[in-house]
Amino acid sequence: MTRTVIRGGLVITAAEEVWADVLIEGERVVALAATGSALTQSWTADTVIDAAGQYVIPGGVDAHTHMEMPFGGTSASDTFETGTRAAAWGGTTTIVDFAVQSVGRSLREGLDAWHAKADGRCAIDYGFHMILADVTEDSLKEMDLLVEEGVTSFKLFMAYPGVFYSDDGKILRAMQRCADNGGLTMMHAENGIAIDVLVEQALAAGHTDPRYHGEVRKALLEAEATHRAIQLSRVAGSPLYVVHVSAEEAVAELAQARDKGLNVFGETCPQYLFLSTDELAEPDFEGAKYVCSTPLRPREHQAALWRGLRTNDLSVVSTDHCPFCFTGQKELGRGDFSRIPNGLPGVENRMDLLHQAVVDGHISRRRWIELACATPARMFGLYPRKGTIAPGADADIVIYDPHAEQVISADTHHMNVDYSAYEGERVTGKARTVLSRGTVVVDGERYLGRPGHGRYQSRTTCQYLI
Ligand SMILES: NC(=O)NCCC(=O)O
Ligand SMILES: [Zn+2]
Ligand SMILES: [Zn+2]
Repeated sequence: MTRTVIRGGLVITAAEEVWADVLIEGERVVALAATGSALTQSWTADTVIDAAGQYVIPGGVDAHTHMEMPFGGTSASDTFETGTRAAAWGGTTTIVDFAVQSVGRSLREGLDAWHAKADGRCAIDYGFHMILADVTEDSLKEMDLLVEEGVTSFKLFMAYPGVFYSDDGKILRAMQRCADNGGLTMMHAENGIAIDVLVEQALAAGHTDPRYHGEVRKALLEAEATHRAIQLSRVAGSPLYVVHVSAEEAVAELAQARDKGLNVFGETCPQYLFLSTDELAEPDFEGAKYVCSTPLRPREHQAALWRGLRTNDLSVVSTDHCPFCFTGQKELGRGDFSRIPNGLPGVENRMDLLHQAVVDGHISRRRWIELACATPARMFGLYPRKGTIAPGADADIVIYDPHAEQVISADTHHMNVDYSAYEGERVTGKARTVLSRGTVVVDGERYLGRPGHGRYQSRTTCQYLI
C-alpha cells in the first residue's frame, strides 16, 4: 500500500489546530503526530509532501450542487466531469448533488438518471440528495428505500409553481415520512405562489430587467415560507434543513426555532455573503449573471448572515452551484427576467471565499472548516469518513497556502461557464495540493485527477441532530 506523509503543516479541523504530520496509507489517514516528534521521524513513505508554512485541512464538502441539471429551458453548464474537476481545483473533495424526480415519474428513475450522468465521470467523491417534484403515495413509499440505500435527504420546494412546487399538504406528508425513516427534509423556502403574482404584476408594468427578480422575491416571502416550513416540520416531528438562506428575516425565524431547541438547521451560500442587489442591478442585462433563488439581497442583510454563521443559526455554507453561461443561457431572459435561468457558479470558489472571511475576521479558522467540511459531512451522513483529518478518515486533504494572493476570474477558473460571479475579487489563500482518497489530484498549477476517480458515497442519516 502506498504511504504518504504530509510534513510540517498546521492541521486544522473543526475541533483543533495542531502542528502535526499526517501519515496516509492507501486511501486513508492512519496517524497524526506532532511535527518533529520521534514517532513521525520514524515514518517511512513513498511520497513526502512538504507543508511547512501551510495549512493542512480536510477537503471541502459542498452539500449543494446542481451539475447538468435541466432548469429554465436549458441545462446547468457544468457536467459532473467539468464541475467536479473545478471543485477539486478549489479544494473541495466531495459534493452532494441533487438528483431530480420528474413529475409523473418515480424517484428511482430520477436517481438512475443521475447515476448515469455522474458514474465514471467525477474527479472527486459524490453523493446524491433527491428532489421531490411529485409527492404521491408511490414516491412517499420510495423514500424509505432511498434512505436504506444511502440517499438520506430530500429537497422540497415551496417555490417554482408548476415545476418543483409542493403544496403544504404534500410537504407535510413528505416530512411525516422523514420522521419515520430518518430522512432529512431540505426546504427551498420561498412563497412561490405569492411571488408568481408579483412577477405577473411586474411584467405587466414593463419591469423586465434582472433587478426585478430581486424585487419580487421579497425577503418577507422567504421569511414567511421559512416560518411555515418550521411549523410543518414541528407538526410532522421531523428535522428540517433550510437551503440557501439569504434574508435577515429568515435567519430570525431559524434563530427562534433553534432557541426552542428544535432540529432546524440553516445553510447559506457565498453569493449571499459577498454579493448583493447591487450586482443584480448592473446595466445592459449584466445583472442576469446574478439571478438565483433565493435572490441576492440588499447588502444590509449580510451582517445577519455572518452573525448566523457565528452563532450556528446558520450551520453550513454550500455553493448551490448551478451555472448557466451568460451567452445563450442567461440571455434566454432578455426582456423577461422571469425567464432567466436561476443559478450561480461557485463550486470552485467556496473554500477561498470562506478563507477570505477568516482573513476579514468574520469567522475563525476552525469555524471555516466546520462550516465548509465537518458540519456538511455530519449533516448528510458522511462523517467521519469525510469532513475531518483523523485516523480512519478518507485522505481527502488540502494543503492550503494561506498567504497566496489570487484574483478570481473567468479567465483562470475551471468551471464550464463564461463568467465569474466574483470577477476581479481579490482573495488571500489558495489550495496548493489536493488529495482525494490519498491520490494527489491537484498539485500547484498541475491537474493530476481523472474522470472516474470520484466514488459514489452512500450516506447514513443525519448525524447532527440535537
Ligand atoms: N438556486 C438557484 O437559483 N438555482 C438552483 C435551484 C435551486 O436550488 O433552487
Ligand atoms: Zn432551491
Ligand atoms: Zn439549489
